[in-house]
Amino acid sequence: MEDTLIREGDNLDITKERRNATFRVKKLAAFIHGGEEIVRRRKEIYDAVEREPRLKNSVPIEFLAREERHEEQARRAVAMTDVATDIIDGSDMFGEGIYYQSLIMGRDLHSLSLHYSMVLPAIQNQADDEQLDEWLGPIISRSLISTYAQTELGHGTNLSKLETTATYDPKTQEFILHSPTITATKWWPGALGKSSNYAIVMAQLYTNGKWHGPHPFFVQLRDAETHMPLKGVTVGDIGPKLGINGSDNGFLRFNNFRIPRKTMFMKNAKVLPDGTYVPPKHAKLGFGAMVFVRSIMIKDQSMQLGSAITIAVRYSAIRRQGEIVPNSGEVQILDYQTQQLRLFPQISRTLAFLFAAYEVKDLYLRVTTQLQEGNTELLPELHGLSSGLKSVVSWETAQGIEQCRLACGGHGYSQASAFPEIYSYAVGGCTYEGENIVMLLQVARQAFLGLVKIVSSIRAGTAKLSLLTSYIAEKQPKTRSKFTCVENVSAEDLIADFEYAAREQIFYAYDLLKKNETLYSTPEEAWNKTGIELCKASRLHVKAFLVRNYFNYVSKCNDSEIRPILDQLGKLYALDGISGGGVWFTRRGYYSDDQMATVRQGIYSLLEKIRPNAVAIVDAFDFSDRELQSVLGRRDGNVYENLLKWAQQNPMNRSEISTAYIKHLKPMMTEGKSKL
Ligand SMILES: CCCCCCCC/C=C\CCCCCCCCC/C=C/C(=O)SCCNC(=O)CCNC(=O)[C@H](O)C(C)(C)COP(=O)(O)OP(=O)(O)OC[C@H]1O[C@@H](n2cnc3c(N)ncnc32)[C@H](O)[C@@H]1OP(=O)(O)O
Ligand SMILES: Cc1cc2nc3c(=O)[nH]c(=O)nc-3n(C[C@H](O)[C@H](O)[C@H](O)COP(=O)(O)OP(=O)(O)OC[C@H]3O[C@@H](n4cnc5c(N)ncnc54)[C@H](O)[C@@H]3O)c2cc1C
Repeated sequence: MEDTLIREGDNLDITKERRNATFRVKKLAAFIHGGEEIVRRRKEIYDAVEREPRLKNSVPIEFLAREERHEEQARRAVAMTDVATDIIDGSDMFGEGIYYQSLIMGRDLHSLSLHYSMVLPAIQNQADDEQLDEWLGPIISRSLISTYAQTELGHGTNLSKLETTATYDPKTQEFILHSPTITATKWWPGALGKSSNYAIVMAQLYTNGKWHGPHPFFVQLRDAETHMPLKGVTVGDIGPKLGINGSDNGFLRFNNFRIPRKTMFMKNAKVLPDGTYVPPKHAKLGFGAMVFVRSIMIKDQSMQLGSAITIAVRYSAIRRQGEIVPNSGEVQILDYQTQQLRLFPQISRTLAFLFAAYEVKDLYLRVTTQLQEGNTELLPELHGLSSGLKSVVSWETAQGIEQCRLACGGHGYSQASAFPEIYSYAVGGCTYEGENIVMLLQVARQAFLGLVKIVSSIRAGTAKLSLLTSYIAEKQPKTRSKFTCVENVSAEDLIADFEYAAREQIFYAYDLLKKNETLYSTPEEAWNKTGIELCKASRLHVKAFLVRNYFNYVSKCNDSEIRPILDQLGKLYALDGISGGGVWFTRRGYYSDDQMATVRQGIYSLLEKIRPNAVAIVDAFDFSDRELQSVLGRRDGNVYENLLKWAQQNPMNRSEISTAYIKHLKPMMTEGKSKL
């Protein structure tokens, strides 16, 4: 990161903001990103990317048509991976990998997205030694391109009902892959349409006449030389989408397509040559690639929200509109209290999500090490944490980005702001890797939180709780929340408030479920009738985790220059949650009306405190103009002249007269004239 972000020629308002900040941006950046060394490495990576001619992003992606965009993203992906090992530590996907990719690929996926984010981790963790020897080399050298083909036209969520079959034929020691219906067509896999010649295919395994559920297979789809689909394979692109249009998400069908026995991933489950099935140690080990993406996407989502809030805060500092005191000049829109309430909680959220991403990364790495030793103990915990965070973080990120866009008025609606790209990319995260509601229900029903199981075991006095769930067993305090005012409230008190709300809802949902079990004829029906309350319980549980984790993380900071900023943002995160959380905090009079009014006063006072540092805080997220790709969010704040330039470089302005005018409008006008 540079010594100072102030330069000659910058917008005067943004320069004043930076001069008036009460702390040094470098210090906060180091804390946020995990240390000075990491910030230094980010700068080193950034400089190396800037120096590399092949990584120059000369084409403004927003002006490209779909096929041009796909081609440009493929060019960038190849260049990015050609030089990757000279620039980054490729084994650090959560840190250097994700940053490096964002510098080059922007908010889009590409021909190699799934190859790196799902296939590589699946092969590393689910292939046996022989398969690893055969597959890892070509994956790393990129002599093949691969994707992850699981979802079908008819089923995405409910994996047990996938229709693609893999039937073992012991005579030839092959599996026969088949798509028996239209709805069995694989649909959505990234880079499947035109780029990939291999895919991990999830198919229902049948051997010796028995069904064993969905299993992964590594399948060649296209000829290595001609890239034509192999006989028995039908494949193509599914068409334009809300976002990620650089990626050729595809469809795929098999017609009795034969593949060798050793294409089934064999580290966990196995099919022996005679067709004997050997089950895995844990039934869900084959779902590991999804767990990896759910884990890594928490950081990705927080960075999307971080870039949106950087743009909105910088723009709000240079935009002057309206007066607060009549005749005293137009103010920066950042001075409006309403603008601050829209924006500053997004800063807090970005940090809360990022600190949670660090936690889930640590857990992922611990689980991977355990699994190498054949130990699956922590897998359910990772499934729960990653599923819950994935749902809450991607939802709040999408809402936060939209608030940032709205806060930028008309210019926020233009592609020049970058909000359409950021939103359409990030919001995909609410759906992929498990639809958010379904993942919340997982948290409630099956995951490590096992909320429902936990409640019954707590009441039976047999609970064995993890660090993250132990608060559920604590007795609800009979007294009120300890909150008196924002100045005096401690992190512990705020955490206790969220735990109160979560506990309250968890027990409420549990009791409702039990009641519904007496009213409906099956447990599944009762579950369905309790779904809304269960999702609320999971959401509050995850929010309690986010608040606790934020303050735990920040407690490591002893620097008197930046600690107050982190405390203000933490309090804002918590109080905004309490004020918006309403009923869960006021149940049984835990928060009184007066306390709630004081919470709101506390928020207003925090907004005032954060205001003078807002630009410097978002500067500390350390986004370069290269990453932001936003005229509104430029570091130098010179927005207006660059908006004009941006519009003028728009291909529609290449000629003064458009073909639309020549072909349609002119004849109409000419005809109109003839009727006068
Ligand atoms: C050099 C270059 C550098 C490049 C670097 C790149 C680095 C990366 C950069 C950026 C990354 C940013 C990220 C962006 C990438 C985006 C790519 C997006 C691609 C999208 C892909 C996809 O969407 S793939 C398809 C995903 N599909 C799903 O997620 C389906 C959702 N459904 C399910 O997961 C399951 O069906 C469901 C969990 C809902 C239910 O499963 P089911 O089999 O029915 O099981 P059930 O009976 O309900 O439960 C039984 C039992 O099992 C437990 N369980 C379930 N799943 C798991 C699991 N995964 N792990 C562990 N345990 C699990 C469950 O809790 C139950 O437990 P018990 O209650 O019995 O104890
Ligand atoms: C951008 C993007 C990229 C993708 N990339 C890939 C990829 O690379 N590979 C791949 O295989 N797939 C991919 N997918 C597919 C994705 O994983 C699925 O779309 C996702 O898992 C949701 O499944 P679905 O589409 O079947 O939704 P559905 O399950 O049909 O969901 C529709 C609605 O039904 C509700 N619902 C469903 N089941 C339940 C339930 N049990 N209880 C309560 N409500 C329920 C959901 O909450 C939702 O509101 C991608 C999708 C997107 C959008």
